[in-house]
Amino acid sequence: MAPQDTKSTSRIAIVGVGQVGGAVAYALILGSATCELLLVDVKVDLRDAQVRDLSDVAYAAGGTVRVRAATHHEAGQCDIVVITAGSKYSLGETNIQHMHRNVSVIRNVVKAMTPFRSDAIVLVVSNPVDLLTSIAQEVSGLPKSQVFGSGTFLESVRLRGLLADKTGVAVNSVQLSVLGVHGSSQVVAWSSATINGIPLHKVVPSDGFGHDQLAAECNERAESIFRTKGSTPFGIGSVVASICASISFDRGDVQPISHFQPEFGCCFSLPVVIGRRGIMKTIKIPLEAEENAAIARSAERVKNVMKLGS
Ligand SMILES: NC(=O)c1ccc[n+]([C@@H]2O[C@H](COP(=O)([O-])OP(=O)(O)OC[C@H]3O[C@@H](n4cnc5c(N)ncnc54)[C@H](O)[C@@H]3O)[C@@H](O)[C@H]2O)c1
Repeated sequence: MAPQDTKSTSRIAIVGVGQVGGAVAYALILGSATCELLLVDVKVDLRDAQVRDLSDVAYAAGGTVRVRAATHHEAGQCDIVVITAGSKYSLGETNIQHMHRNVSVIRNVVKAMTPFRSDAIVLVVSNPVDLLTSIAQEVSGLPKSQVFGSGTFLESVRLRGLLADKTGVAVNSVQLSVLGVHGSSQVVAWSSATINGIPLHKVVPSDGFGHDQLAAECNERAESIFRTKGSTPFGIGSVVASICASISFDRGDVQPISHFQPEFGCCFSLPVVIGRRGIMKTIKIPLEAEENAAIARSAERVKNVMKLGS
């Protein structure tokens, strides 16, 4: 599909300006992907401190981006709304308790922004990202193509980087995606991996490295960052800024993003074309039967959790 509009999007809101929201703002300012950046947080002192700190970034970058504090309602009137509001694990809290807390945060955040501008794009980053994206679609009342999640884009970028290092090629010559439900059940689409269009197994001898070993190394990287810093702000910040640029400049980039899958009734990541109107279309990539089955199993789990929560 040809890009519709090459005009830059002018207003982006970030809701939840903790570690991840702050890093998203930083990457957006340096990438000049917006003219005005609106910051929203229930912690007003934190929000205002982020406005001052990030305004300095904007001045240093040439002063083309204006950063200001805003309400949830104002955020809903922007071109793009990035949701990074959430809560970290509390000591002694179970996964289920933490998930319920974040489900309640996303419901409140999205409700407070309604009614949205009819062409607003909502990008969910908070975890569990696929479940929260499905809920944001429901609560926002916007078309499903305008509400999506960062999904497995960061994991795909990380794995492409590791593979590039192992094979000695540039990272942008590697085509490889992590698909399905973000987290422990995500699926690496090894069968469709290529180096500049040449199937991976033809470039790298099968005894070169193990797929499982590389995927495990990738997970361990993420966990070691999380163990030490409590978050992975720079990686996700860059990925979110890149999605915003794809939307703002109507680029038609193809990346694995969490979006609605009609066949399953919930959101998870498959490659899509991203443009000014959001998700333009899903790109069907040929996968092996076992890869498809693993994606279907993980989607079933998201659907069951959604049923419990409704
Ligand atoms: N999808 C990914 O790949 C990915 C990667 C990293 C982090 N994350 C997720 O991003 C989220 C944020 O992580 P963080 O490390 O920045 O946490 P953080 O605690 O540093 O920041 C979260 C912020 O959200 C704010 N907030 C809470 N409720 C709000 C509301 N109703 N309205 C506005 N703001 C609200 C909090 O006050 C806080 O400042 C988490 O859910 C985390 O799991 C996702």
